[in-house]
Order: sequence, then structure tokens, then C-alpha cells
Amino acid sequence: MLQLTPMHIVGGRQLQGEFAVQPSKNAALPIIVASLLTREPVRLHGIPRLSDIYIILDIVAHLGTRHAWEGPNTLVLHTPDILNTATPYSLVSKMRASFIVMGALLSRAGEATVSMPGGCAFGHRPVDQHVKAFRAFGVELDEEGGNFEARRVAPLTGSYVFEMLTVGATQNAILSAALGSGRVVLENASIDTDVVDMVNFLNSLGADIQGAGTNTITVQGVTALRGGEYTVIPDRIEAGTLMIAAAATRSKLTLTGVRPGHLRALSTKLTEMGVTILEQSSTLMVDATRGKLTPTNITTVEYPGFPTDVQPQMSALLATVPGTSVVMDRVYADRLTHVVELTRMGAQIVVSEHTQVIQGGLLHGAPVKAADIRAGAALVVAALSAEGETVIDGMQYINRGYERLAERLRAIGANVQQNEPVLAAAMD
Ligand SMILES: CC(=O)N[C@H]1[C@@H](OP(=O)(O)OP(=O)(O)OC[C@H]2O[C@@H](n3ccc(=O)[nH]c3=O)[C@H](O)[C@@H]2O)O[C@H](CO)[C@@H](O)[C@@H]1O
Ligand SMILES: C=C(OP(=O)(O)O)C(=O)O
Repeated sequence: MLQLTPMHIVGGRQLQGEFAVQPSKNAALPIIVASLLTREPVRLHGIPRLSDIYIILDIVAHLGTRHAWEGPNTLVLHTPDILNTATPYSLVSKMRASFIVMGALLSRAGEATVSMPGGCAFGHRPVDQHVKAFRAFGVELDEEGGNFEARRVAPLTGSYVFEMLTVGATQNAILSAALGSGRVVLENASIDTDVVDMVNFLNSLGADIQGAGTNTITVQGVTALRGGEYTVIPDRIEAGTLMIAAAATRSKLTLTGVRPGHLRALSTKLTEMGVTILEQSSTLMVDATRGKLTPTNITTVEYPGFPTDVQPQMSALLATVPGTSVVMDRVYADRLTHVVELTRMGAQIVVSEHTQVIQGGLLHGAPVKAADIRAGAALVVAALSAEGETVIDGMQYINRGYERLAERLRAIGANVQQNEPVLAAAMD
């Protein structure tokens, strides 16, 4: 992973003005993979310039996709032929989301070899549901030497009831059956926005996938998909991070280019704490300047519940709110790498049986290190509110999910310095 220079933040300043939210990383990644299903060109608007996007582009390039950027966030992808059906460990280990190339390759080429995805700093992330769904549809699947080898021996048919709500396995299962003459039914499917956006994209190319956004999804295979043009949804996790940053700095901030409906669980919680939120069709105003915030309890669950991907940032906010708050992550019980770093900044957090008990108070600047993407975002939130200077190392993790963050935070009044990553220029 590219090493980046640390970010320096002098905190204690209010944020102000408008922040234009980037397009969604976690929606864009599966849509780029889903473009493997058509031999025609597709033009995607709203692709954020992030290191994860460049990694998935390397992976699909290995499989046969040519790409060209048209302006800052528009990407044209074209996969006339699949050139490889094996994705090596060196590529898959860089990003867990890449495991869904298995479903796309099964659909388009009838076979796939994909390495077990890499581990993650915040705990065990199994792929058993992906494997069980494929097998339920009649796919032959062997696991050998850290690789999964899958073959379509007949049209995919049957149904699978997921044992938990999983975004990635739902996407993988949909992709595997979207081409061909079979029909599969997914029960207890994820209703996450990133599943719905991938299905909307595929259906816009001629796929026949019904029920996305409900717990039962039916995929009727089609012979081929056409090319097309699609705009990816806004990034609700980036928007959520900025809402939380506004609350932590007791600021008034307007987010533009958002879908307020995707952020309801967070808006409800912040409102309960004393933050005023005003929603319009694609803007969201957060006002934390009117009086004291109150502590609260958070339990993360799958969408549309409170998202795990803003749990560390929310914990950072709660570390600034006097009183006792309790945070439990039911999606990733061990998503806790932010805790030790926040305590360097004066946060009082005790972890017991995967639960954070937070006594809010004042934070101060300190040297800290991000160990994963949202832990890094939590450190940015804490640093923006803390007295004095915080130096955040491990920026390569934050850069996975936030485009030109230092520059965009400066534009809303933060005192942030970092040599900007040269990703876009270097990797086109
Ligand atoms: C690139 C991307 O979009 N990543 C997001 C995606 O990850 P990802 O798709 O990997 O997460 P899942 O929704 O699959 O995981 C949800 C839960 O199911 C468990 N599980 C999942 C699959 C499986 O085969 N077996 C199993 O036990 C996981 O360990 C976790 O506890 O959704 C997560 C949950 O919203 C987010 O935190 C990630 O940011
Ligand atoms: C955890 C995340 O991504 P990934 O699933 O790729 O690790 C995230 O975006 O918060």
C-alpha cells in the first residue's frame, strides 16, 4: 500500500459552509465489478478517485477490462473478452471487496479461481455465505491452497437463505446468476443501498433482477447485457463522517449531493443527542451550535440500522460529550482499533466484552496512527475537536475512503495540513 505523509490537524475550530459529498466508494466498487458482465462499453458517472478504486481497476484490467477516465469522476469501462478467469492473491489480498469477481466471472465465463480475501485489522471476516450460496445454486466449488475454484456445470437454479444479512455475499450471488438461463432466489438478502445500486445498474443494462431493497431477490438469467451509462449514489459513509465531525466541533455545516433517506439512522441518533438536522431533497444541514449535546447509546446493525462504518467516528464524537455513552458493534464486534488511539488524545473509553463505555470530556492533540479506514476517520473527527495539534499517521487507510480530504476539510474552515496524495495523476 502506498505510504502517505501524516495529516496535521490543529483542532478546536468550528466547521462552516458547504461540503460536497463524494460518490460512494462501496457502491462504485461492485458496479465496476458488475461491468464485467457486458461485452459492450459502460460509462459510469460518480466514481471517486480513491486508492480502492485504483485497486479494483487493476483487478478487472487483469481479467480483460480496458478503462479510461473522462474528467474527474467519469469512467468508461470495456470488457470485450474475459482474458483470465483467475485472480491472484497479490491482487485479491489488497482488498476484501474484490471477492465478488467470483460471481461476475461465473456469470460471464462459467468459471473462476479467486484467492481467499485478505484479513482485516478489525477482525475475522469469513466468506462462508458466498460459498454456501454458490453451492446451493449448483456451482461446483473447491478450496485448495488458499484458492477457491468454482465452475458452472449447469444453469444456476435454486434458492439460498442467508444466515445473516451480508452485503458482499448478496452481491456475489446476484452477479453469479445474472447471465445464463437459470433462475435463483435469495432469501434474507441484504437490503443495503450498495446492493440496490448494483442491481439498478445491472437492470439498466438489461438484467432481470427483481426485489432489490427487500429481503427476497429473484435473479432470472439473461443471455447478454448491453452497454450503458449510470450514475453511482452519493457516499453515505463520507456524509455520515462529516455529520459527525460537525457535531464534534459543535458546528453548523451543510452537506450537498446527499440522499438524506440513506442516513436516517444516524440523523435520528444525532437529533436525539441535541443536534438539529434539516433535510432537503439532496442537502442536509447539521447544526450543533444550539446548546449542549447529550450522551447516548449506539448499537450497530445492518442497513437500515445504525451503520458499523460510522461506529468509530461516532465513538470519537461521544468521547467529546460529557456523560456516559455505550457503543456496541453487532456487525463487527472487534471494530475497535480506534480506541487505543483515541485514549492517547485523552478519551476515556473502557472496552469490556466488545462494548465501549465512553466517559465524554475534552480531547487534546497527540501523535496517533490509523490502523484501518474508519478508525482513521474517527481520529480525524477527534482531532478536529481537540485542543492543539494532532498528527495522524497511517493516512493510506484514510485515503482508501476519502477523496482529497485535507483540501476539502480546509475549504470548510479546518486547520489541516497534508501533502496531498498524487494518486489520480500517477495512476491514470
Ligand atoms: C467494500 C464494502 O462495501 N464493504 C462494506 C461491506 O463489507 P462486506 O460486504 O464484506 O460485509 P458483509 O455485509 O458481508 O458482512 C456483514 C456481517 O456478515 C458476516 N459474514 C459475511 C459474509 C460471510 O460469508 N460470512 C459472514 O459471517 C461478516 O463477518 C459481518 O459480521 O459491508 C460491511 C457491513 O455493512 C461494511 O462494513 C463494509 O464497509
Ligand atoms: C470496511 C470498509 O471497507 P472494506 O469492506 O473494503 O474493508 C469500509 O469502507 O468501511
